[in-house]
Amino acid sequence: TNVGPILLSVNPYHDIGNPLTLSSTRSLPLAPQMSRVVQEAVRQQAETGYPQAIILSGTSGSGKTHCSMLLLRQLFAVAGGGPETDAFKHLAAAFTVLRSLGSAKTATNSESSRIGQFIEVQVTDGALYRTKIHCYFLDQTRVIRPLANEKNYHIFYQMLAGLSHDERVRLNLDGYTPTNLCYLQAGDTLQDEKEDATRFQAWKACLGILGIPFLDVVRVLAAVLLLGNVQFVDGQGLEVDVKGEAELNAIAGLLGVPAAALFRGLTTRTHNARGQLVKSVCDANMSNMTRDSLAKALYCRTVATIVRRANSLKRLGSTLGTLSSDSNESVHNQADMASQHASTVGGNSGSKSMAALNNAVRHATDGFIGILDMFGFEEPRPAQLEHLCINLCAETMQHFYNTHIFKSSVESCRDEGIVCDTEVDYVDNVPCIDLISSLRTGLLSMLDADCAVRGTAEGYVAKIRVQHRNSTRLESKASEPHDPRTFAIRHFAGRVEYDASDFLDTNRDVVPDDLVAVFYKHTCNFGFATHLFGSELKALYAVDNVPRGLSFRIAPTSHTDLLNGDEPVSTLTQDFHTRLDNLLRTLVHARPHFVRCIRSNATETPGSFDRGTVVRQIRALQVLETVNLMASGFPHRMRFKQFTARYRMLAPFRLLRRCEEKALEDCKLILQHALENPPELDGSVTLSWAPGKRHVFLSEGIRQHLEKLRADIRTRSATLIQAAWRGWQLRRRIGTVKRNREPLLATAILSNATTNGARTAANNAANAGTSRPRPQPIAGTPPPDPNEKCDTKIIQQTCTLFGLDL
Ligand SMILES: Nc1ncnc2c1ncn2[C@@H]1O[C@H](COP(=O)(O)OP(=O)(O)OP(=O)(O)O)[C@@H](O)[C@H]1O
Repeated sequence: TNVGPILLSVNPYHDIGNPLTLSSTRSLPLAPQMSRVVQEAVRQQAETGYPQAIILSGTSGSGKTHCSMLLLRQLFAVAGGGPETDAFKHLAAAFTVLRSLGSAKTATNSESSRIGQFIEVQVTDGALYRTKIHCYFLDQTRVIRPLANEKNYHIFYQMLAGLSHDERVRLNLDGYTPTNLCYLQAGDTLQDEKEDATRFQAWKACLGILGIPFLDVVRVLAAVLLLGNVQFVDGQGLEVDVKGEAELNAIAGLLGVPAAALFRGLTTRTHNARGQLVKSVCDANMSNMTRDSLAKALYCRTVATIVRRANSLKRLGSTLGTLSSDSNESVHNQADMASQHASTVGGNSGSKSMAALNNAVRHATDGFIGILDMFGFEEPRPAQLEHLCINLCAETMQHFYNTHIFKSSVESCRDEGIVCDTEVDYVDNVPCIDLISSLRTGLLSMLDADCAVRGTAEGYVAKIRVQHRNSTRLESKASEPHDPRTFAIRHFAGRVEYDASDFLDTNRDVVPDDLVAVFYKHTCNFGFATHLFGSELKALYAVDNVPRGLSFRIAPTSHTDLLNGDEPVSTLTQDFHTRLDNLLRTLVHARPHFVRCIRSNATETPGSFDRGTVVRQIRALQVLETVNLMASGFPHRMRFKQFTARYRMLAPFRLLRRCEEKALEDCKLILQHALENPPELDGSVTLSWAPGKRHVFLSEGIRQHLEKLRADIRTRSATLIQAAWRGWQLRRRIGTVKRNREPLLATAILSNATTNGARTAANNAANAGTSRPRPQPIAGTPPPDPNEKCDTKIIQQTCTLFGLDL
């Protein structure tokens, strides 16, 4: 249902456990409200050229991914030529591949997406031009330690069920099951082997569609699984002993590196002591941690590589060809860079290339329609650092909504002296965002500070308690029984208790250069593995001393960040925060369309509507506050000029002043005419409006009424224009034919044309009432070449054929 322009979507769990992909949504019905969201975004983008963002929010399991897939499918139907196009098939394959790699069973959702996604669809002249997936991968700890009642990433179970016997032997996985692989056995080991095997075959086929070598990816995944079974224990001498030597050898074989080099990489560390390089042997604990960071690095770098490949595949006829392959970068940044470059080129000689560049920039930034499916609020037990980031993301999205819907409305009414009977009373979550992410004293900054001085979990929790003793969001009292490593935060959607035991290690997020160096092409004969550490290896081997005591991030770092060969200074949370900021920067330039998702029960039961669960979410999402605002507040405002430009057809043309100084009077006139026959309204919905200093303020009721009147008049006018044009055209044709003295033919044409004309006009009249004609499927088609010459002969022939004036 809708609350004004905001869509509320309740997940009925009818499709539970569906391996949701773009292709699997083909047969699913689409609610008309959903398709309206897409049509509205496409329409606004076409009319204004302004970027549009469809923002899905709600707790984990509320159906955000489900909705985003349906919306994307609809977007393809409206602007991309439907599901039979290559672009759709390509994107569907990318989603299938990423779904297996990026979703896992959690306590609340058996298909929870652990990768946040922003799908950026470039639309040019009403047609889909290019799609780009931006992924936000956070949940790295799951690769090595899923929580007890949760699971590791789906792909591991699917792989174990779906590999053929030969493949298992080649990958050294023969005899392994979720119960004897350490990285899987920590979580729930139950699996539906048949279903997993089927999904694996689909996944394999989709990798092929994307042109990604299957064997390369499964070699890395098998190595990750086997890494868990390699245990380092303190030995007799200086060196650590290894339990699971067979696995270590198998991993070395899979990754194409010598086993001895891999062992050294995992168990030794180079330090830089004031310019002197010193080697030391790690203890068992540190070696095990290095092993875990290798597993995480291999996994998240494989995901990043697949996303890059999926994004960088050249679309048919694309004029820009392949844009940056870095999934972190938006085409807008690239366009910015291009325009900056353009502005520095200068000079006359550059004008031609400037024009070409500007043209390219125009097509790259013509406007996008983005679908944002970020992480939903979660309250697992115990919650870890990744969950804190996930919940920060949920808080940020909630803040974005509050700002757009409530805050801007309240502030602009105040600024322009508008008195509104309805008090907009909403809960601002800025204190919670500040608590977590403020620059110096936020929990994340304090964590970075503790990481730098190698602090402890207890010390960190004690410090944040002191620093934020007056915070209403951080619970100062420790939980019972008292644990000095836990703390609780009151989020907008509920209280979450965090266990800080692993916060510092997770946040450091590093692999030592001793280990990265093992994958250099001289020692590694597996190109894909070398590629996974490509930027780091390039930076490392730019200088002679290798290894030299550097640390690299587990997550891939862009080449430019490593150009100077220094180790990156950021941490997991800093990196996430920066990316979240960049995303917000993109979003604030776009026109948002909100979809608020709600789960109908907490147990994933089909068709069960649990009042308590729903009410809790309705309160958290401030749905009632939104309803109040929409029913009787002023949620919309338009500049006078903008208002008259949009609704001027509602007042008699001759009465309008049509000049800037009299714009307010024109607005009043239009509204006066629009309210001559007011619609019947339910309950507390009002048709109120108020003139401000620069804007006219509108209630949702009157906005809908104005839009309806406008659509009616435009439809009527379009029909009239079409009818007049066709009549005129036919009269001309008859005149030409008569002059050519072919009375018989003329009669035939007349009768034919009259019936055809009438039929077409009737069809158009019927269509005009529903929607504009659908743009042709030209996904990937380049914009027309301005230098292309038209064929005058064909034009002459066409004119003669249709009796048109040349
Ligand atoms: N409208 C719907 N009709 C039928 N089933 C649905 C619908 N929406 C969601 N589901 C099912 O509910 C489950 C949870 O949905 P989904 O994974 O989309 O939630 P989510 O909000 O994206 O969760 P998370 O934030 O954890 O990724 C899935 O199994 C999905 O197939």
